[in-house]
Amino acid sequence: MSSTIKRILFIGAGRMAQAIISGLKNQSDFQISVTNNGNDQRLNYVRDTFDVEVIESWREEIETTDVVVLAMPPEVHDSLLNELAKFIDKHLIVTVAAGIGPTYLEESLPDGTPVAWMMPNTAAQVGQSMTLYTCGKHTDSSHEELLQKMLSGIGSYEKVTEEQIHELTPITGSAPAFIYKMAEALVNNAVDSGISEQQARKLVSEMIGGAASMLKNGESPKELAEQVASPGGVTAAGLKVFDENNFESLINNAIKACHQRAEK
Ligand SMILES: NC(=O)C1=CN([C@@H]2O[C@H](COP(=O)(O)OP(=O)(O)OC[C@H]3O[C@@H](n4cnc5c(N)ncnc54)[C@H](OP(=O)(O)O)[C@@H]3O)[C@@H](O)[C@H]2O)C=CC1
Ligand SMILES: O=C(O)[C@@H]1CCC=N1
Repeated sequence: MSSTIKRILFIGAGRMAQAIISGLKNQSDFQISVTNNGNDQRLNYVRDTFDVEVIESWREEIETTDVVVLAMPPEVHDSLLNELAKFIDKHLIVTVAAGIGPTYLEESLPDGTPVAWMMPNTAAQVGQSMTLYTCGKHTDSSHEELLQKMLSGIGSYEKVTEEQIHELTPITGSAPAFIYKMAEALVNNAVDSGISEQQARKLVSEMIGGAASMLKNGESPKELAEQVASPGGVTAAGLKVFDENNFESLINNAIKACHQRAEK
């Protein structure tokens, strides 16, 4: 991979594509084009919001593209890859889809095609995705550097194995939704106390941000929870309800359900 400005073609223009494009759009290293499955309204929204080029079909730009990012549902990869395979010539093919690792991509694309799998989350939109990635058999250091440059534009990243991305997709990809569910319940409770929705969201988001900073500081979640729960105090009473209702097994079951869905 030689020239400095790389052309990235997104196939898929939905929530994840938009979150990534939003994180990348200020980077002058990339020229972004986007296509989708025919939803013109969505494509126009993407063009107007992110100031990127949109095209009706990926075929229009495949020859001049360096990187193809597949940001579409796992189920449609098979047919798209079959079609894409006919046009592949040194492109780096990256998918963000749950359950679609390099092994799957390599089986569907011409031998020697460089492929990678990234598992971001929607915080890419604000440059704070925790993204996992792994590379296929035919990537070299220039592919990986390019991938890392993209990933640093949307937050932090960690290289793990293909098997680990399968295992960890619920933790970094899906669990933001678990946190938002908890936030929703806390906001609703806060509003019930008479403050405005806006105040409630500020309280909850600052509280979650503070808790995240404490976690980043190095102490374990267990230690941090113990610091909050004064002996015999109000938090301990709340945590007892968590224990009585098997909070940890609820989370384990949710993660298991994510895995079962990804395997389908
Ligand atoms: N949402 C998230 O938090 C995360 C999602 N992912 C992965 O990202 C991928 C997309 O998810 P998400 O953005 O949430 O989904 P969305 O439903 O928001 O977007 C899906 C996009 O894929 C397009 N699409 C569907 N079929 C085709 C096709 N045959 N050819 C071209 N484009 C197609 C749709 O086109 P159209 O606009 O025309 O409808 C749409 O733009 C999934 O594989 C998911 O596993 C990974 C990590 C996190
Ligand atoms: O819900 C999904 O399928 C995607 C994958 C991880 C997060 N969102």
